[in-house]
Order: sequence, then structure tokens, then C-alpha cells
Amino acid sequence: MTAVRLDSVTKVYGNGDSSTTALDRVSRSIPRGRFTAVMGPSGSGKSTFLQCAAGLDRPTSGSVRLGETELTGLKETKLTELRRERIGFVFQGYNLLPALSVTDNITLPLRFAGRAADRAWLAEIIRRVGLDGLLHRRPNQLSGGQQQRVAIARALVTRPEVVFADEPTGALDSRTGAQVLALLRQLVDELGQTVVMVTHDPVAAAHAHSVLFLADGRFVDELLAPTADQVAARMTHLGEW
Ligand SMILES: Nc1ncnc2c1ncn2[C@@H]1O[C@H](COP(=O)(O)OP(=O)(O)OP(=O)(O)O)[C@@H](O)[C@H]1O
Repeated sequence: MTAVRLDSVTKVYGNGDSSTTALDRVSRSIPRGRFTAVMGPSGSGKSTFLQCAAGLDRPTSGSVRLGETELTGLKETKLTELRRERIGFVFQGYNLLPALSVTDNITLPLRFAGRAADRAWLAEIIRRVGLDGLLHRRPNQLSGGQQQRVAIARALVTRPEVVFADEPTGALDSRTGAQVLALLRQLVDELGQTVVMVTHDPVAAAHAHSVLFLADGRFVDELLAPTADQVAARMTHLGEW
């Protein structure tokens, strides 16, 4: 089963002599219910892939489908609605609202969508991310790891088809980062959540079921059940291209 499908997706920034082809006819299925990591050297197109796959940016050409929905033809309002209701986002910088409590941060996507909270689901995700007892705090009263857990709970609250994570542990120390990655993996293994994570870090990528490698805007390799050493070795090889 496919969560997201890219067909011949090309993204060109700029035009003429100063143009950059960030994605070059990328065709790829992201499987449902799996944790997929995307790696590649700096400038290989990881962020561009995430932006296009998650409907944050539009490809120059090609097709992106979320489930049965073709994103490339959607009007901006429909695309915004789709992102809000069917996709969850986790960023390196957490992106929490400082004036809101943990609970209000988590339920914000529901308020934007005009949906009532499913109390049982809310309790379940709060328990899973380990935020019981912290619900009335503001983000600045939490550690980085706790803030990222709030962001993960917020990403899950609408029961999205896919969670896209962009360097989710980039701002965390390695121990806290490992806990956050273990949590993401648990959400996949126990709840069937689909997670797609862009990262520079082989240790982070090793938490995924599979790692896709980008080089110069193309997927050039894949590792299943990766170890950090294998991922690091593959990255070294890519750097030598
Ligand atoms: N808004 C933009 N305008 C022009 N060029 C861009 C823009 N965004 C990205 N690029 C170029 O597209 C290519 C791919 O960039 P992208 O950010 O997707 O790579 P990345 O793999 O995420 O890099 P990093 O690991 O350094 O974050 C790079 O050559 C980059 O310079």
C-alpha cells in the first residue's frame, strides 16, 4: 500500500543560467505504515523532496499523489486544507506557539480545521508521547525533547495519513534525540502511522525501516533494515560521486 506516490517529479528553482534542478524526474512510492528516512549530501534535494511530497511546494513538472488525491492540480485553499487534515509535520525547531499551553498547542490543528477533539485519541497520544503531567506548561517551561514530543503529538492529533519530519532531532543531544526517534518508530510499529523523515544523521536514519538516498536530485540507492554504520558507509560512497 502506498501513502505517497511521486511520478517523474522535477523541481527547478530560478530560470535561465542561474537555474538549479533540485529534483530530477523522481519517481518513488512511499509505503504506508512504514518509517522511511531520506538521506543525501547537502544540496542533494532532501528538503525539496519533502516540500513537494508534503504539498508545501509545487513541482515544476510531474505528479504527487497522497493516497488517491493528486496534489499538483489542487487550488491553494484545497492544498492548505489537505495539509491541515491529512498530513502531520514535525520540524527541527518544534514550531510551538509560546503563549499556548501544551494541550492548546497539541489541539491547535483541530481548531484550525474546525474539528472537535476526539478525547480518547488525545489521551492516547499524550500518554504515548509521555506528556502526562506537563499539559498546563508553556513551551519555554519544557526541555527540547519535551517540546519535540509536543510537536509530535500535535502532528498526530488529526490522525494524518503521513507524518513528515524534517531533521526532527537536529536540535537535540544524542540521548534525547534517540528517545524521540524511538518514539517515532513506536508510532509506526504500534499505531501503523506512516512517517517520512529527512535527516543528515546516519544514527537517526537507522531507526527507520528503510533509507532512501538522494544524490543530485535523484534517488540512487535504498537500504532496508539499516544500521547506522551501513548508512554512514553509503553516505561516504555518495560523497565520492
Ligand atoms: N528557494 C531556492 N532557490 C534556489 N535554489 C534553491 C532553493 N531551494 C533549494 N535550492 C537549491 O536546490 C538544491 C537542493 O536543495 P535542498 O535544500 O533540497 O537540498 P538538501 O539536500 O535539503 O540540502 P541540505 O542538506 O543542505 O539542507 C540545492 O542546490 C539548493 O541550492
